[in-house]
Amino acid sequence: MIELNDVVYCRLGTTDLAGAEWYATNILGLEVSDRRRGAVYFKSDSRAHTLCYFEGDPEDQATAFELGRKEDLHAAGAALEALGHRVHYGSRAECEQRFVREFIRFNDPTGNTIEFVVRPEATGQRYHGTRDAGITGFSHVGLCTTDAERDELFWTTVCNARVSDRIGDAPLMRLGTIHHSIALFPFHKAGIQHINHQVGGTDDIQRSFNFVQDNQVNVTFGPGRHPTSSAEFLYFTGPEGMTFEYSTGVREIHDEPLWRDRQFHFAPKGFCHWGAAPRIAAFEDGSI
Ligand SMILES: CC(C)c1ccc(C(=O)O)c(O)c1O
Ligand SMILES: [Fe+2]
Repeated sequence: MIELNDVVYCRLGTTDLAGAEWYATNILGLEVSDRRRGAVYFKSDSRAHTLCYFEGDPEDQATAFELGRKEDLHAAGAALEALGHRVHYGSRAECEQRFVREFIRFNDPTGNTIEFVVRPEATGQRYHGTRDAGITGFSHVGLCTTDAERDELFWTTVCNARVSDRIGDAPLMRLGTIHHSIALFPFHKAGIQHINHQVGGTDDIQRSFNFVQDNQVNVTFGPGRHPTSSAEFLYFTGPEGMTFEYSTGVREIHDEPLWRDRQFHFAPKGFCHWGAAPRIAAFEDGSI
């Protein structure tokens, strides 16, 4: 069993690095932590970075998860290879690009690029956003899945993810006590479906709802409240069509052995307690 501690960063290719930086700082509210050849790194909490935009193909996206020790990483690589995954072992330069000691890269069963890393760099410095979005940290990622049952099996049997709830067949899976670090979202191809940052409270959600609209940013869902995690949320569109989510008040699961995953409708009422209707591509293009 591959023991994942947490989701640690996303890497997104972009054809407009300057535009992506402008958006990440002025709209999303992240802080630039570093700039290196063809890449800009962003902080959202005390970690060295939780998002990287790099010059490249917007379809080139990766999500990283932290493992405990390098021995665990090597065992994970061997286990994935034994299951037929092609595993790339990161070079020193690639590790430096990611602020990690070691990492491996492979594709999950849908084809999402996944990195398993050890010792991602932390900083002693708190996060200080360019605008006051109220961000408290990077929290979870939505990954597209072409077969939710198959991919749930991968994350819960090859890795240590546990299903907190399901919307239709799509599981919300936790790695620690936070309700979910990985949300699978049915779609016809691989990709990051959304990137979530937690914010401090309702005021931040409502303030950002007005702020993003005033700045001609497309709101795709919300404000609303997820029946699953109980979090209040707002989804909006970023560079190259990426969906970003702010949420606040996400449920924590501390009664681990007692928690039973619950089943919700794959319909607007399963996604929002308040009746907001999603305007998210995956709902609209008939792919689900
Ligand atoms: C995958 C979607 C839209 C989703 C559903 C539920 C929650 C939650 O319970 O917090 C999310 O964060 C989601 O992104
Ligand atoms: Fe989410």
